[in-house]
Amino acid sequence: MTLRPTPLSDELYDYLCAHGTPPDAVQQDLIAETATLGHEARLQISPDEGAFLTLLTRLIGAKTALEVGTFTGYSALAIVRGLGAGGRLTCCDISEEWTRIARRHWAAAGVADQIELRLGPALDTLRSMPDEPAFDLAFIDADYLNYSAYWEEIVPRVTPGGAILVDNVLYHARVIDPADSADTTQAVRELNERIRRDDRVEATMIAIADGLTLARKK
Ligand SMILES: C[S@@+](CC[C@H](N)C(=O)[O-])C[C@H]1O[C@@H](n2cnc3c(N)ncnc32)[C@H](O)[C@@H]1O
Repeated sequence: MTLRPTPLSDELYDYLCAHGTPPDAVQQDLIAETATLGHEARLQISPDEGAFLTLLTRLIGAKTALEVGTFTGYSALAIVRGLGAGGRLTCCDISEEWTRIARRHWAAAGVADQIELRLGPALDTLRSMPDEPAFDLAFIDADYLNYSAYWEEIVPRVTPGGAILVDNVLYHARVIDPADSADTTQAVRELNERIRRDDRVEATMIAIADGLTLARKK
């Protein structure tokens, strides 16, 4: 039988987190402030996923990146750290309130001048950008109903050899529940199928957090 991922108990997950690079002081402050938002705090990516984003960004030598879905700025901070000095990150979000928190923490981390925040519906922002490869890495983590539309706008804007990451592709296992016909579930399924058939990329789904697709543009 094919080897299955090792199931993660709470203890094993804590062990996993304890054996990677931990969040630094600014990231810890950001996690703490985001936690005060209550239920909404669950929107933030996990520290292990953040560390993965930083490492991947650095490993592929990305200098320019794009994020759709910024919230309070944790994933953006992870990506910009991987870009290093001189790297540029464009962030798309619709919420002035949540991104105000992001801006403060980016300033504390000394990376505010590397990040351009574009407020407004991300689809409009993406469509306003030149239709040419400008980003070495893109991360999609926003409203599910637009996932496929984001994908189609982003693929042409990523450089050959660049990476496209999509968060929550397992959607808390709802993607395999035949009784689940919610719009959002169907939207995630539709993007997963689209990526599977898309010969502009090679891709794999990684069992991190709620599932992360990693695609490399050919
Ligand atoms: C899951 S959160 C992103 C979490 C973030 N990546 C992090 O690590 O903290 C999703 C974000 O998408 C934003 N969003 C939702 N619909 C949007 C839209 N149509 N255009 C732009 N942003 C949108 C929300 O405001 C929210 O901040």
